[in-house]
Amino acid sequence: MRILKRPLAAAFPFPALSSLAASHVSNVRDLFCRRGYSSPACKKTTEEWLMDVKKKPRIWSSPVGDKEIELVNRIFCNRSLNMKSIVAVGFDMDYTLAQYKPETFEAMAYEGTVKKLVTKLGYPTEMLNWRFDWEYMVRGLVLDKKRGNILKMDRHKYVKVAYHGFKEMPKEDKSKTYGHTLIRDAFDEPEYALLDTLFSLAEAYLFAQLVDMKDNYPGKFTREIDYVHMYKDVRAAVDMCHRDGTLKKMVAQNPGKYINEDLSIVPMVKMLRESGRSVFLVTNSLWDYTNVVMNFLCGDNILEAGLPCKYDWIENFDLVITGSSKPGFFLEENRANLFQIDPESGMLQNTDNGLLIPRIGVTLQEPSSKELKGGKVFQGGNVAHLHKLLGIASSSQVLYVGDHIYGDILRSKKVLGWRTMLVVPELEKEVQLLSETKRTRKDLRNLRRERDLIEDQIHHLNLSLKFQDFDDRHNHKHYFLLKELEAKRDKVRQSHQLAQRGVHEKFHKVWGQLMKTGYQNSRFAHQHRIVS
Ligand SMILES: Nc1nc2c(ncn2[C@@H]2O[C@H](COP(=O)(O)O)[C@@H](O)[C@H]2O)c(=O)[nH]1
Ligand SMILES: [Mg+2]
Repeated sequence: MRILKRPLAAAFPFPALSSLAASHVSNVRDLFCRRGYSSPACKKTTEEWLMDVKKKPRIWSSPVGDKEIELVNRIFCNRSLNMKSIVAVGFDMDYTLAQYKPETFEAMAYEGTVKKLVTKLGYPTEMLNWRFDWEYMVRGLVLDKKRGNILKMDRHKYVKVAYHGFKEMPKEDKSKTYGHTLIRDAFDEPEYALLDTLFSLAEAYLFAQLVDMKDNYPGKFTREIDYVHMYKDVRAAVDMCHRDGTLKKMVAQNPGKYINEDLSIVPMVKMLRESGRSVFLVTNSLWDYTNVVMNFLCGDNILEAGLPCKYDWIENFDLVITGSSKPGFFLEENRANLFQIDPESGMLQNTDNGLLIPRIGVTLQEPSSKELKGGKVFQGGNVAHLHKLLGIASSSQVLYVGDHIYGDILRSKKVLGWRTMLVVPELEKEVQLLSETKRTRKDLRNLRRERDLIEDQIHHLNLSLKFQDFDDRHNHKHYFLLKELEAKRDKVRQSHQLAQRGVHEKFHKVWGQLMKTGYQNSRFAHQHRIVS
């Protein structure tokens, strides 16, 4: 499934209101209680909510009139999900709610990484003049750290496209290196690195540039260094850019330069809450940065130096967990402490399962509305804390939307049983091109069928020649026919290959269609199919 940078809310399906389940209404009542309403107020507010919900037209839940939802705005499902059973909807932040602009954000990560490699790790200074092509690398590729290769494989892990640095590997080299292993290589860490997040596109590009430099100008390096160490250095430098504020400071100064504005987030979150569901945020980003990004996306408050910070955006959420350390967060046995954050000072306070532990000598007052607001923002903890704070009885009542197949989806779904939704912004272009190339792809299928048919005929003819006792005249005729068919097959095969390459190049000049490798589903598509 995927969500676009703009109409995130476009196709959230809601149950028909006439069929609002009693359990759903009771969940809503519980939610109002947790929001601090007294018992009679809870009952009254729930009744009002029910009346209101019945009156309101449901925006986004279905197309207006007979107008279809545009192809690029649709949500795709690998399995069905009955929204009636969902009581809480959670969001990851980075590359989920916040769609970064790779041309500025990833370019900044690239430049920061190069600077660190040159100034801290002694890499050649001329790297400072290198340029980053943010469209070159795509998710789903695999880096072979030892050999300096970048691979695209199909769902069976057959390597179909292979580059050494930026040089396409000749077919023979590719098959010699990856083609003949009986027990298929796992192509996993630590020998390989998977480009499974948009954050890793810059480092992959830099790795390819370094491979090229090492091959062509080995003398440029002041020390003997292999591809594995190059990758390690690049990874460490990228990591440092994320940790030391290189990137976050710049985003905080001008979020609009690095993040796509998305005016549909607030209405979507409001709609979800009005439908009685809790809405939460679980992000690996820490509080200060989360506040910058969420203010940009959900408030009209860009945090300018010297101006007081605003925290209105928090009111759109029932719970905010920052610094969550996903995927570890999803393990119930994870014993990470849950700290409450004071939004204004950013100070962490100890909690006992989310309930503030007063410091010695401090008596806790009845929470004021301000404190209630503050009491929704936490750091760390684990999924059990989240379930408790939101009153979730069963994991299957949670829908979580994220962008990272391993960080956000795999454990939350497989181990925990949350329902999951994966944001794949690349699909916007992919489905558009699929629709534009419909005819060519049909021609391609016909060519493939024609090729298969000829191959069948060749096969039968070969069998006849081998096992049937023909006279010389017949043998000669069959032999002649065989040669004719083989020539025809080669021609069709070549046309098919050319046409297939042509279609793939429309998607991406080097790596082709994201969800396919040749005729098969790509490994990326396959992973999505299994887990999202
Ligand atoms: N230390 C590192 N942090 C990284 C790296 N790549 C991304 N990130 C940071 O992770 C969070 C993602 O947050 P989420 O909302 O998607 O959970 C964000 O703060 C990134 O800056 C890395 O290589 N090293
Ligand atoms: Mg993310």
